[in-house]
Amino acid sequence: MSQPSPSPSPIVIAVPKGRILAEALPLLAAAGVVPEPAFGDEKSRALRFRTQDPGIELIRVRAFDVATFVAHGAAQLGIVGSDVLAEFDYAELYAPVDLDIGHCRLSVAEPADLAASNDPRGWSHVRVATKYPHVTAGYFARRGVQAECIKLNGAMELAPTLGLATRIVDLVSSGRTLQENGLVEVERIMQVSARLVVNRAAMKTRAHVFPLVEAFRAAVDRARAA
Ligand SMILES: Nc1ncnc2c1ncn2[C@@H]1O[C@H](COP(=O)(O)OP(=O)(O)OP(=O)(O)O)[C@@H](O)[C@H]1O
Ligand SMILES: O=P(O)(O)OC[C@H]1O[C@H](OP(=O)(O)OP(=O)(O)O)[C@H](O)[C@@H]1O
Repeated sequence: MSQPSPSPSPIVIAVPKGRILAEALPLLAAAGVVPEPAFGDEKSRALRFRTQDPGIELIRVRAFDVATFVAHGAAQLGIVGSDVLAEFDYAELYAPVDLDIGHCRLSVAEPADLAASNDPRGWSHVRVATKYPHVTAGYFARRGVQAECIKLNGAMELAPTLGLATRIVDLVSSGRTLQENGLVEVERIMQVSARLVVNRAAMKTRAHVFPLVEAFRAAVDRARAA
């Protein structure tokens, strides 16, 4: 007698904790992915969550790690900022949908007094504190400027006043963080928004991945039209 075939392992969607999570929750719901309540509770220490669909699970990871989980196939889909995609440039990731959330920009900033007396066109070498050394080095190299990058994981704004670096490359949204730390934005490197990312192999081999991508695409279109 033949055994019933085992049910396939659930599709795993990686979602960043932190500021994108709040904007991602309504989008997930609109795409038909309704997580158990603990998922939206930042105080919960759980990392893996069920949804109303036994075939879909969510994991909550650091923003930079979303790309790593999906690129290695540990998660099949993920939500991640285009800043992170630009920094890692994983060939295994396909980013089919701009989710129109997590809008900000990646910019070069420096102390206000330096900006008043210094012209960026005269730069030949810069020392920059950033969480994005790859994007930063590439941006400056394209205009013939050598960038010495000091990798930090947060609080970049402290670097110029403490002499760690002359400038920073960081995300800017309202500009409040720069302003409160005596810095001004001098150049914009890229506009950023969150993207749906998919593991390329999973897109071909897992039947439920494509319908999920289409559900997210439709949810974004409805949100834009509203
Ligand atoms: N000020 C902002 N406005 C809008 N989106 C932002 C802003 N800052 C960051 N983001 C987006 O949210 C993502 C996560 O940023 P966030 O600052 O929450 O990460 P983090 O807290 O530094 O991450 P980690 O979990 O590694 O500490 C970024 O990759 C970017 O795409
Ligand atoms: O222009 P603003 O609206 O002030 O936003 C910019 C800030 O937002 C991000 O940090 P976040 O607050 O996410 O925390 P982090 O410092 O832990 O990365 C970024 O790194 C800036 O510090």
